[in-house]
Amino acid sequence: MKDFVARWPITALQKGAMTAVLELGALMGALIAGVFTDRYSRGSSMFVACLVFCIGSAFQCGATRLGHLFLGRAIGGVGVGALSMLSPLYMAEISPPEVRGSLLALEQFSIVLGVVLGFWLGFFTREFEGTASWRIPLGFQIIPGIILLFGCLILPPSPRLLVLQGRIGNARSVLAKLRSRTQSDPLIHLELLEMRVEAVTIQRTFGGEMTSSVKGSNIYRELRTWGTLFEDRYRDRTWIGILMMVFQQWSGINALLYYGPTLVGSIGFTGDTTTLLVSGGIGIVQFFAVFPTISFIDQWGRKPLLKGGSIIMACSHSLISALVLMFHDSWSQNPIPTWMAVGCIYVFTAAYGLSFGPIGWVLPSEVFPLSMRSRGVALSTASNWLNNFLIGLITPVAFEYSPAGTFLIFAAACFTAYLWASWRVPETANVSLEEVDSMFKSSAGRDELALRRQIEEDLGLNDLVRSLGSSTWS
Ligand SMILES: O[C@H]1[C@H](O)[C@@H](O)[C@H](O)[C@@H](O)[C@H]1O
Repeated sequence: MKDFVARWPITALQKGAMTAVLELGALMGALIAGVFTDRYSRGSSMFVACLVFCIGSAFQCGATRLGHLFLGRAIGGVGVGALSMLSPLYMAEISPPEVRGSLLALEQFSIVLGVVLGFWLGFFTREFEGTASWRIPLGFQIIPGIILLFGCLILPPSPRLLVLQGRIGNARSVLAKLRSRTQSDPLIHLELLEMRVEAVTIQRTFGGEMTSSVKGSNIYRELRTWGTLFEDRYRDRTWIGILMMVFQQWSGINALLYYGPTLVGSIGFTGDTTTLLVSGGIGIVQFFAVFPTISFIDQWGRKPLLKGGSIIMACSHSLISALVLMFHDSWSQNPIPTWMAVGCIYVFTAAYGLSFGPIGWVLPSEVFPLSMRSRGVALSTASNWLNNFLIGLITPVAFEYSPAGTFLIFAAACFTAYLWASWRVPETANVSLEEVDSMFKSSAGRDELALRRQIEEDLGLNDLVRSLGSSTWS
């Protein structure tokens, strides 16, 4: 990328700002999508987000001034942020409970595939002559953007959103298609009734206030809706969404991805190619680690993965920190500790890639009830981007001050994540989104629970469950 450096000799501050505009744009994108997606469909929201992303990418690829790059990254960031909130939300709403974890973990698969492709494309084009060395990697991102743009046109709508909008007939036919069953199938009837119970509970509890966002609302009502996330009945889940992403980011994964070359440089590796290869390996390890999670998350459950992952991550960081303390000025004479440190980085990455990486995208989409799901997921995604931004800002400074201390901070964060996963996270594997809702019933929600039971009775859910039960046994 000699051309890039010669054309735009940017300062460290400008470099930081270039990273930050994307993350802050993404933060905005996630929150904006949280407001609009209930009002329109999930598919059209994704279509618009994709369009914004493609415009941003075109600005970056065709940049003739530094300003174009900044603008392109800010616009592209808004699209990325919106998509990173809309995709897991949509997938959670269309998936059957038995495979929901696997389907949601595909989000992580796509992210790390992008990380790996982006890294290696940049690596191989970096010696190209002229602007091709940076225009090719920047332009390449438009390809998946365009594929998704057209894909959005054929996405089936979310049956849960249709129910919330009162379009029961449409919801039934979409659900039947998604499950490859007929509309008269009793299982379709059952799933649809559960969704209707949820929607009617929302309407009776909030008197149309919540669902008004579907039809149009003013700023005051919008703010009240966001505020509801912090009321007694939803506070626990809101914190799960926010903290899930706090811990994902403070595990230190992006410190390794962004500053990998500096980090491995500090443990004795020299030469551009070596440091780049080691840090490129981090993406590859993350990529392969997601496969076991995709295959087994619904069998193993979310909690054991989070607990096991966080303990391994905490141990790896602690060991690196100790090695850095002991050998920081004698790496070259001590090849074994040097390789141990590299091994720890990879062990950390594998543990992260099995646990907090994918589950960060799974859990927040599962814990919120229909009325709060879009705002809840938006808030958790915004927490991801905000903490991502903070890590980018703090790591180089902390690292310059004390490399061992930096790893110790990440170790402490991972250990706290272990305690959190053990005591505060519910197991959501293999239960329907509506059942997850009832796991969170606090004393404040007791009246709501009674109301829900009444609605289940009124809509005939209990009769249907009884008749399905007796036909199974007879
Ligand atoms: O789950 C993803 C993934 O692990 C990425 O590699 C990381 O850059 C993101 O910040 C994170 O949210």
